[in-house]
Amino acid sequence: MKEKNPWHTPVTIIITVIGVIAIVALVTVAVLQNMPLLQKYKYGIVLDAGSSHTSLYIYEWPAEKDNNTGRVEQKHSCTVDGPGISSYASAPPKAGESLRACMREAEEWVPKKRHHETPLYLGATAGMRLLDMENKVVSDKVFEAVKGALEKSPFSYQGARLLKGQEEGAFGWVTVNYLDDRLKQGLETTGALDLGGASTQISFVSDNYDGSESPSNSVTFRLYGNDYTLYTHSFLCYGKDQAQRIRLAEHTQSGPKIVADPCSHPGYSETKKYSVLYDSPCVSDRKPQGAPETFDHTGTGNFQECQEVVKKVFNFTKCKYSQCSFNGVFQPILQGPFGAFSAYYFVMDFLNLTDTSITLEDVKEKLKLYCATPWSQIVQQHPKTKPKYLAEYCFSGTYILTLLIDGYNFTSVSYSDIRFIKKIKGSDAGWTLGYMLNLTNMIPAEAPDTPPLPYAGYVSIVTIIAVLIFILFLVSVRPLWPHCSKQQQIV
Ligand SMILES: Nc1ccn([C@@H]2O[C@H](COP(=O)(O)OP(=O)(O)OP(=O)(O)O)[C@@H](O)[C@H]2O)c(=O)n1
Ligand SMILES: [Ca+2]
Repeated sequence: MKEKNPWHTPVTIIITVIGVIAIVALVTVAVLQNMPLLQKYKYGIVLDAGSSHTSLYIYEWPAEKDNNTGRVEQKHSCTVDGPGISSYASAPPKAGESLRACMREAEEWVPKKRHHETPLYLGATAGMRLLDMENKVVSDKVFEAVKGALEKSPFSYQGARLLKGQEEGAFGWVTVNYLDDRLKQGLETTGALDLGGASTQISFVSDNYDGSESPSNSVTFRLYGNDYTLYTHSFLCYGKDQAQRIRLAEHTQSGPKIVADPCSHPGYSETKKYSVLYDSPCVSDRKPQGAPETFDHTGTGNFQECQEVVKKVFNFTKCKYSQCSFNGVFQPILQGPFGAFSAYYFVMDFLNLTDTSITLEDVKEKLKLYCATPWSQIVQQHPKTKPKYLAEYCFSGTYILTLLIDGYNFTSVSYSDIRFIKKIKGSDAGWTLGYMLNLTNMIPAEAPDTPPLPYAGYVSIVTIIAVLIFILFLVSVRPLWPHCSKQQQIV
């Protein structure tokens, strides 16, 4: 007679079915209870009102991971048409109107149901700092105009304000190190070099700097359980547009009709107004008396001579500290690596010089050839580049090298510690992300408690334990199985 399979008895089948249902229920409850709500995102918007232009950045992060590093990402950016808000001094309402198109774009990029809870910030930098120095009443009017425009948006408007140079430098450093995941892991940090149109910032941590010498240059942070003493300085008027003005002011002290400029290409010639050149607090006190209305700005394209005139923009004579960069400003010993962004990147990228493994000698040689190239050839080779930018890359490249080497004391060796960067993991390098992380308290002072197990490990362990419990249960009820009781009867 065929022996009946002991597993096919009603009792074992019922026990097995209940056991399997119990395991599935247990694992499902455990998984669902702990599953991250992956689909939900939060958003934040920051407007960078720079001296030359305004950009809007939209950031996105998973809703339940506010405190985790490396999770906030740039979702979209929008460049505002027209100049920076400080250029609307004569018509402040237009500064507000200029933001409208990018604000509309933001409304489309951020899901509608998140609009009201999305914080919106505007930070203005050196252009507004200069306007504020020049005419506080007008700069207040420009701020009122942009505030009016932002308050009308559906987002949660959190204010429009002038950033201090220190904040601009420090938040740029936070951005770079957050995106590189260096803060949470407590790794050696990267210094930040930011070159704008009206100011330039240098920020880095140096083992030799404890903040006691020149305290106004130090910013302290406690991030993810690590203490940082950051050195930072912002040089107002040393952004590349204002530095260009200072340099041309040197050339035009006698009020000449023709300026032969070694930093412009041979064959370049443009008529410029004295009143426009001197319309900035960086140079206004030097305006030559009795100068004609205009001058002809012509080029000679001589890199060595350009270097000499650019050097005159910096003052290296006085230093009351143990060491200085320039203009009597304290700077500790450089400690790399460094990320150089904004105009550092635009210019070096245009000149094909972002590779810092090229020796400084070769960089200078390439720049020498570039500056000597006739203007007509430059225009022909770059039909799509704005002539205003194009006319200045010889000066800008020379200025960048002089600022780094003579200004900040980079050497032919430490030059290779610099990386010219635009984006890190898809997010633009700049102060805006660090500013938002700070204002939304997204970087905790102490390291967040991390679960002892990764999520996949947790699920596996719950499943294995549930299966083991079930097997133990089956073994413990074995005497009740029909074939077992039969065997006992036979014996
Ligand atoms: N493709 C580009 C884009 C910009 N620029 C130059 O880069 C500078 C602007 O740099 P940016 O970092 O955008 O300056 P802002 O933020 O506007 O100025 P600041 O930070 O000083 O307020 C300007 O001189 C502009 O002419 C350039 O040479 N090439
Ligand atoms: Ca800037």
